[in-house]
Amino acid sequence: MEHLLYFVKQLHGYAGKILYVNLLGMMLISFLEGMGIFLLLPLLGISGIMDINTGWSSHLGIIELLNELPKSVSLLVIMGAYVVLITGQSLIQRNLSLRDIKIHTGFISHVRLETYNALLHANWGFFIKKRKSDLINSLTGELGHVTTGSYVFLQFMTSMIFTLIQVGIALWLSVKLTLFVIGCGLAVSFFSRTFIKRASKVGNQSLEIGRNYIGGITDHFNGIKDIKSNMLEESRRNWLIDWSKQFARERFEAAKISANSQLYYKVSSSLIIAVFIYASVMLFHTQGQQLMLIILVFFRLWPRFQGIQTNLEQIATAIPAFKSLKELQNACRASREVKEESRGNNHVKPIHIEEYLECRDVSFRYNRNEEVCSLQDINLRIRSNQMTAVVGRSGAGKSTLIDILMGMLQPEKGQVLVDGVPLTGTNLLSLRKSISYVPQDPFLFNGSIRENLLMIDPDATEVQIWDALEFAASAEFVRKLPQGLDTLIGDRGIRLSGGERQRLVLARAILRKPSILILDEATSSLDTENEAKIQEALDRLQGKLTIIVIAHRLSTIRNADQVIVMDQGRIVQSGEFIQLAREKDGLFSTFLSNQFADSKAMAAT
Ligand SMILES: Nc1ncnc2c1ncn2[C@@H]1O[C@H](COP(=O)(O)OP(=O)(O)OP(=O)(O)O)[C@@H](O)[C@H]1O
Repeated sequence: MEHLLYFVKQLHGYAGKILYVNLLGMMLISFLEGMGIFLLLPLLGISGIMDINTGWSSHLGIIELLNELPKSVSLLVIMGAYVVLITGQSLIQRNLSLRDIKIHTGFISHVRLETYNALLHANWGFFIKKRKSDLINSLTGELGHVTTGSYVFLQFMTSMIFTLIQVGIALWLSVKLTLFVIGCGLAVSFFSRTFIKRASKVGNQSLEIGRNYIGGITDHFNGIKDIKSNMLEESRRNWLIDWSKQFARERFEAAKISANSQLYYKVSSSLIIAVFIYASVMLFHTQGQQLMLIILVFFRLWPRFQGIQTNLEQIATAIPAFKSLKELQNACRASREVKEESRGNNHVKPIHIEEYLECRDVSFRYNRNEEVCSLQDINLRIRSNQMTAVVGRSGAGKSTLIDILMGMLQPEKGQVLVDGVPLTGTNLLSLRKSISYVPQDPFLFNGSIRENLLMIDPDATEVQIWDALEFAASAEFVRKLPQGLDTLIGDRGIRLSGGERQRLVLARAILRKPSILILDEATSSLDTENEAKIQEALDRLQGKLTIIVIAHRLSTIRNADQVIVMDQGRIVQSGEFIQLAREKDGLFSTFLSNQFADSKAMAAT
């Protein structure tokens, strides 16, 4: 309930006064509906179905007034009033429905944007702990349930208001009978609590099943090449068959709860109505027309009671989604990269490192329950406008070190400092703004080459774009493409080769005019010719910007000012290339001899 109230509060905060206007409108509709019922009273009298000139109804002013008019005129008055009432009610209803839709869609956009915003500002540590497909599911399926849930809540409020007004009218007609029916209604609701509990349980299952589906389908498309090449189609098909069975069971369970609840409600309603009419006639000796009116009122009221019950079940089904979305928002806020409210990234100015970027006694673990650290007691200085290379075996901690240096991950112990100032809040974003990072597995958006490049700098000129492409040894292949810069490169750039993708991402990184360029195995997919071109370009940049390179091929870091050798999360050697090459007992020397042996073997074949 607490989670529902959270979103209802948000709905209130979002819609403000409009929500009250809508609630007032709903009351007006209920009131007009009640008035419509009253019109039946004189109609029944005029048509001769019952005598309205005796008993309590004769004291109603409107009846007295109508009695004084000729029958044809009073009939016209009643029918005219009826048409006016229904027209007025329908106009208000139409207006309210449109307003409802506006509130509803606006509110959902608001929740979607808020969740997305929270996700955008969450730190990298948050994302590496989460399953990507769960996040996708939150922004699609769960958000859909929250949408329906909040809409149903609006309907629930309408039903409650309508019911209260109708109960008020019924109380005016007969206190005893109305209290009797309300008592019965409460008893029915009390015994139907079990349906709400079961609906909530099904809601949890449905959430889990939805997550599993998105998770499985995302895995499928991420790994489609492996699935096809390893002929895993059958196992994936079996996965979907199992999932479909689970889904069918869950849907059936949900439908069963709803059908059982309706059955229970209808049977108990008929019982109550039977007992009620019997009691009215035999025990309370209610007058004919009053009884007729009460019956009319309650025939309109009971479906509302049932509607309320259905609404409560639907809300209970949606509550796990409310809870999950709220927890996601809270988790994002707790992992917010910069604690203070950011006005967006555009106002952040890039930092200029005067002397060095430093790691002081840094240790880091991905999982605090594990004993082994991915980084252990790292002390390191990266000098401004110099080239630093990081080498080490796979799993040594090179990428983790880069993530720490970029402020993507926060050290568990120790500090990262920029010119002696600890990396926190605002200077973190400034540092990030001055970095261009080319990862191992470069990412391109589904769009044209031009769109992918302009994403980083929308104001870049044609000349700047081609300069960046030249730098990254990609101008030639882009020129050869039929549509040149406007060539569509497909999902994640699938229509390009691995090497072409790497070069484009490098061009994009350069277009940003960074003061720090970080390359994480950024030339690993390149042939020797293109790698040599990029090497030359990097050599030309040396001394003009700070370059950090993770490299397996040691030939590419010959000109580095400093080489850091990592092993099992620690820095085991550091110094100039030549100096390290001379330390015969060092790990770097082993790497060099291994690579030398490899290249000799290659040359021999
Ligand atoms: N997201 C993660 N969750 C848990 N452990 C991780 C995660 N990423 C890396 N690790 C662990 O941290 C250690 C260092 O990994 P890292 O990716 O930094 O190594 P690396 O030197 O960059 O390796 P490679 O050259 O293969 O990319 C490894 O033991 C790895 O298993």
